[in-house]
Amino acid sequence: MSVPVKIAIAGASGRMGRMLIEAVLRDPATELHAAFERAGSEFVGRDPGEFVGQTTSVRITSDVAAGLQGAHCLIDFTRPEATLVHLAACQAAGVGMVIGTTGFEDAGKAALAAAAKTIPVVFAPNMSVGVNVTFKLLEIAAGILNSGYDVEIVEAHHRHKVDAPSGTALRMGEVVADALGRNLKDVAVYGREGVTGERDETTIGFATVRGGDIVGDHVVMFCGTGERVEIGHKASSRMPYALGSVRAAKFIRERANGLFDMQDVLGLRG
Ligand SMILES: NC(=O)C1=CN([C@@H]2O[C@H](COP(=O)(O)OP(=O)(O)OC[C@H]3O[C@@H](n4cnc5c(N)ncnc54)[C@H](O)[C@@H]3O)[C@@H](O)[C@H]2O)C=CC1
Ligand SMILES: O=C(O)C1=N[C@H](C(=O)O)C[C@H](O)C1
Repeated sequence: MSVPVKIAIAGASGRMGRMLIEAVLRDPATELHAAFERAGSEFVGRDPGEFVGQTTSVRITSDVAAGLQGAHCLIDFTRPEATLVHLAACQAAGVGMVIGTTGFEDAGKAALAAAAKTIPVVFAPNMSVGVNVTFKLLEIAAGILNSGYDVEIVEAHHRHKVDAPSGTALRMGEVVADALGRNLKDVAVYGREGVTGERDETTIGFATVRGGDIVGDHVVMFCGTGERVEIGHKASSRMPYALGSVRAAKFIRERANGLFDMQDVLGLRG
């Protein structure tokens, strides 16, 4: 039997961190190698298995450099500023990264690309198979509905989400804009208020809903005259994000370096 993929998890007590701990512990091909939380967190020193009713020999730590020793991969769902600190530690330790954190500025994304020259990195705003298939459906739809259809993207998430629009909605915008030969940075409209004037047909609009415990809903509308096509995805659990991340961790174990996303992991590229 081959050696299990040794996975470290950053943001271990977060909504995604707990889900990842469950996914890693229940997969016989993976091993929970380390679990990280920020210094001062009430969870430092505790067994991450507690989140899923299990006992493990791992203890949550804020010492990322020490915890990465011997790991194959760090899965990070935290905040951009934390991910970039973890990225530097992974580079120093020669450990690959699976990054699900959203809300990066361009400079942060450039730092990820630079690090991927020396370590393998999977960076994707959504790790679920369903959302990644939805990206492909959007590419096909936009290529066909390329004239006479206004594109609007609506996303809804829980009350705790800190970035908007979601990383997934932005990627959906990029996929559609690319298929239409437009640059999202030039055509995106983020919310509307007051006397906005009539809609410019080249724009791609975004609307954001935040409330309760909504896990993640996305819909892209292609609004024509007398008809509307809607392509979307609704998550009712975070487990698909965790399972996709574990799949990505197995994928990067086979690679020395490079920047990948879930389209690469799932073989959907091209
Ligand atoms: N790519 C994907 O498939 C998905 C991405 N996400 C993204 O993952 C990120 C986390 O989401 P949630 O788990 O819901 O958030 P959360 O708030 O529940 O968890 C964040 C975790 O990061 C830790 N953290 C925050 N700042 C830190 C710092 N400076 N140093 C060390 N640790 C720090 C927190 O202590 C916490 O454990 C968000 O950016 C979200 O958009 C969420 C779900 C799916
Ligand atoms: O914060 C979340 O919860 C989610 N974030 C990701 C995003 O910003 O797209 C993915 C998913 O929608 C859940």
